Amino acid sequence: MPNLLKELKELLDSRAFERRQVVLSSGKTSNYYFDGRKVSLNPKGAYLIANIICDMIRNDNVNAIGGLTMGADPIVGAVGVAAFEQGMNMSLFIVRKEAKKHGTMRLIEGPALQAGQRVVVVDDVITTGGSIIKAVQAVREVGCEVVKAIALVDRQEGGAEALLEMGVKVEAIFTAADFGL
Ligand SMILES: O=P(O)(O)OC[C@H]1O[C@H](OP(=O)(O)OP(=O)(O)O)[C@H](O)[C@@H]1O
Ligand SMILES: O=C(O)c1cc(=O)[nH]c(=O)[nH]1
Repeated sequence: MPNLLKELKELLDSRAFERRQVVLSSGKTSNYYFDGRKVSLNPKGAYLIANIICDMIRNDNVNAIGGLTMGADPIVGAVGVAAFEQGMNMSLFIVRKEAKKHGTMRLIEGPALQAGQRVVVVDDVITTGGSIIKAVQAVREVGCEVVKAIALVDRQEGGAEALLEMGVKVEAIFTAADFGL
């Protein structure tokens, strides 16, 4: 395993996983929780995530990268900085859970996406895929093409299959099985 991946795996393993009973956003219960923010909001974690994702999208001709708030927020910001540093020209966006009810009334924040743009959707974790699906629907609504979705961890609970049914391939950096879950 390349060095960046190895370092990210160690960081996730030591900081992001909690072995306890939890209720997930789908309402299902689980005996573990992956708190991606513990690593995406850690400077070294953000650096590793950003550079790994840049490698994963380098040849995809991507115009924009973004995702549903708030799992995606720190990932999107970090990827934007790394992409800029590496001369990759792309726009960033964050999809709100609901359109803003005053001011701009926007659902998608950031420089306006254009119809025909090629976008990548990111999230920290995928369980049912519901969060990534919301982001995919929002960007498709404005005419963008979703090239793929990237998650730090795929819990392998049907999300990737649900996305594939919508024509979106999920590339997970790690799966739950990589952590013995
Ligand atoms: O594949 P899914 O079933 O959608 O589950 C994964 C989502 O759950 C978490 O977000 P959460 O819903 O807890 O919201 P938050 O990011 O605003 O905390 C996580 O950040 C993912 O976005
Ligand atoms: O399904 C979820 O809500 C979920 C699972 C998980 O491990 N981590 C997380 O942030 N959300």
